[in-house]
Amino acid sequence: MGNYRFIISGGGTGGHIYPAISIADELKRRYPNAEFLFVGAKDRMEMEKVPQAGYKIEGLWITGIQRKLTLKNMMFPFKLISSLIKASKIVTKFKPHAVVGTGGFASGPLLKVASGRGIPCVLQEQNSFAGITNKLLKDKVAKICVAYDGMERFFPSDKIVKTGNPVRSDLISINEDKNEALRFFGLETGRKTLLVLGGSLGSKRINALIAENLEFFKSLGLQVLWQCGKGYIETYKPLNSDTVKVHAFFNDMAKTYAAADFIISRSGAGAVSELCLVGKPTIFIPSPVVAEDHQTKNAQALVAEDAAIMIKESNLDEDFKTRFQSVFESRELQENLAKNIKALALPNATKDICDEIEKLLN
Ligand SMILES: CC(=O)N[C@H]1[C@@H](OP(=O)(O)OP(=O)(O)OC[C@H]2O[C@@H](n3ccc(=O)[nH]c3=O)[C@H](O)[C@@H]2O)O[C@H](CO)[C@@H](O)[C@@H]1O
Repeated sequence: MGNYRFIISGGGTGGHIYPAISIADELKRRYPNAEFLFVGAKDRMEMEKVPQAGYKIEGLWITGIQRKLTLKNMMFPFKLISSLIKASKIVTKFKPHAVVGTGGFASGPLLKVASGRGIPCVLQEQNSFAGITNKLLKDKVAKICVAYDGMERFFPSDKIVKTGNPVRSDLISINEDKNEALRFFGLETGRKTLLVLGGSLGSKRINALIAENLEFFKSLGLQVLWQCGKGYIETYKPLNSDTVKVHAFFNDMAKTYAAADFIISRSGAGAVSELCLVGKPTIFIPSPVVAEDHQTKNAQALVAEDAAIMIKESNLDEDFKTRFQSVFESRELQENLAKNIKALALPNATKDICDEIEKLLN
């Protein structure tokens, strides 16, 4: 029993990939004999991260469509046809019992083909503003697992289930020892540590802010553990020192979170869900260039509960130092932020999503 075959499709950024891996891990826990196949987009980060997590992946030749008339855009119809053909071959060969889409362009052709053949499909939408691929698929799927209220604006209400966002199981309750984590990163155990996260691809503006403020952090006695993003590592690597550790990307987020006393982060949906579980004083700097400004909304939801601080990019020059210092200097504020953010965690999201998938198997 339980020899199920699952296709999980999503990617482009970590925000779509890690939920996909979490769901696969939980399904594997429930059905140890199940087979899994991931389908992502060629050349995107899932082609590296999914095999690292121990799963097979196939890549489709697909990108998003842009508003401008560019060569890339003119190629779109060809990419779409090629992806539909490849998705069709994949589904025919693998014969999945269920398909899960976590957003990102590759999940479009794959779920369109699978749903067209009557295979039960589930979508997982991480944000408070639905992504374009999930909106296109909404009528074809059986269930849509969401993390925010009010998603009836985008999806049929009878298909919506509010589960929260999947978080990798090692981040649900972090067991890493703080001092060991600090030593792992080459940092001092007696010193307070600021963790900087720029989202899965890194953030140009946050990197510039941190580089500008290294002296300021030093004056506060802080050491800095800094994820700058794969595309920025050559620029910021020279800033490495005894008290500043620059990384392109952290593969072990449990250790990374364990090392931190203070966190500065983008407010992508995944980062927010994880930081609620982590429960440490956090300053969000939302990306202003995402659809419907959804990172600001993600962060605002926490600010409204006194669970985090948010500084908009446009106010960084003026406000950053004073607002950072106000958190740094007040033990009471730190304790309140930590307590309030933790209260917003939804640790059962992955289980609840897998319950929905299970219902469709029977
Ligand atoms: C610029 C952009 O389009 N951002 C979107 C993208 O964010 P992004 O791809 O940054 O994703 P999230 O913030 O949702 O999640 C980031 C994930 O990457 C992991 N991580 C991050 C840094 C690191 O060094 N190591 C590591 O493993 C985090 O632990 C987390 O699991 O998808 C999110 C979810 O759809 C959206 O809300 C964001 O608006």
